[in-house]
Amino acid sequence: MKKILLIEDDLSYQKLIKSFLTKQGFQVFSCEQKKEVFKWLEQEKIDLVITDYWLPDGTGLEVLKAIKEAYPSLKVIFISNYSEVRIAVKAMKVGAFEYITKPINPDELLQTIQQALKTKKKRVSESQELTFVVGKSQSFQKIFKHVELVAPTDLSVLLIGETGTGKEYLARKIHALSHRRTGPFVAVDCGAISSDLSSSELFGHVKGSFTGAVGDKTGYLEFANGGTLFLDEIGNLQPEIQSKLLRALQERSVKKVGSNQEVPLDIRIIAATNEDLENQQQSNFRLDLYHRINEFRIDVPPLRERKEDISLFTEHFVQQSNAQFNKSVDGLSVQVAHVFNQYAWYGNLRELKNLIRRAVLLAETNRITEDLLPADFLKNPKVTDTAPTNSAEYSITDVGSFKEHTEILEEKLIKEALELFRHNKSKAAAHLGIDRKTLYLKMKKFGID
Ligand SMILES: Nc1ncnc2c1ncn2[C@@H]1O[C@H](COP(=O)(O)OP(=O)(O)OP(=O)(O)O)[C@@H](O)[C@H]1O
Repeated sequence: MKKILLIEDDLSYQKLIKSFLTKQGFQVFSCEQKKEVFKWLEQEKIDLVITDYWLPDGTGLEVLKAIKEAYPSLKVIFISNYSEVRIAVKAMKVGAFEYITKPINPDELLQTIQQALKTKKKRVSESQELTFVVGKSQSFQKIFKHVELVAPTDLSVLLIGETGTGKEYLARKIHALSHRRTGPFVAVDCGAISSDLSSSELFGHVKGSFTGAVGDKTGYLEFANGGTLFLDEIGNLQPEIQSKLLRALQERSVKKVGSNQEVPLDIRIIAATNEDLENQQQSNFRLDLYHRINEFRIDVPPLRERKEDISLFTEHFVQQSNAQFNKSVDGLSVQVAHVFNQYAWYGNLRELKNLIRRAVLLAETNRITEDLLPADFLKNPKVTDTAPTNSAEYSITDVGSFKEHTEILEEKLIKEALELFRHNKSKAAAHLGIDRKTLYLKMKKFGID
């Protein structure tokens, strides 16, 4: 029976989640405060932690950081309100497995838990097939061209972009298009490996080299031999590890902790970061290592700067969620498509994917309508622009029937015409080329006063 630790100070919420998960066959331990967490982790062999953000004596983010330091492979699911989605995004950077937003949907929670328990070592895997969507925005098209150009070479690639923009997916694509495609793709989350063990995790160790080294261990670098090593959040590497890594890359060989023997290395490095590594004052990153991994740089822009990609990725995530939940949702209502276009997407593709997954799960018809989005998302949509003032902001590629599109445009045109002619309906009707009666009927239909 899998053991879950639930950290939630709202007792009614805690009780609800606990009883639901117990019914699903989990053994659930719970606490309300940060200071109680480690007592449980030491006492029980916990398989998964679920933590709320606001706790009486601290935050879920602090809990997450402490857990990642002491138990790097323990999965943590982070709960937050939608209005705090930036915090949830930060939690992903610190190493949360996933975030879900309140109000919690039990099915979504269960799905996320099952996924977390299934993926043993989330960030380290052999190369695998993935459905890679090529965005249609100019910036993504350019990125993809660069990916195709650099993939067949052995150049080190540095991917720079906000969390959730698709850096790991791009890294996997580069690997898949390279001559190393049949070799391993090893993804290491440098933010999630503990500082004590990072040397041994990356370079391996020999038996007896330190207390606890009960056998020989192959490190990630050696594990990636013949393939690609993806170093995510590379800015988090300790200075001492940076030097060792630089040496290994220059010498093309690795020495295990406690050994003098050199193991030859044939790996390609792809690194990712969301910080400015060149700015040493800020990042504390070795410039020589920076130049070694930055043989080819790809900047991945945030989703809000390539809005043309939203509809394509939406379609993809809807299909993916349909397959996951056995649903047949075919897209967004025009209103939701419009909200999506305006939203700032600080969690980028990951946030879009999570939102869609939740909506598809809840959908009872074949459309994602506003009522399926978290209330906070609509209340505080983090609109990047003000409300649209012309039809150009609607894209014909937004999902929606012709009638829905037409109605939205009609409503906007009527409002604008009324404003233009200071609510003189005869003039507005004449301007729009319709008669007054039609204008009145349409105003009534759209609730225009
Ligand atoms: N090109 C793509 N095609 C299909 N899905 C994608 C693509 N890029 C990203 N995704 C989806 O978005 C999610 C986030 O992408 P990814 O993990 O690559 O982002 P990231 O920039 O590496 O994030 P982080 O910085 O937090 O590690 C993925 O799990 C995947 O579902």
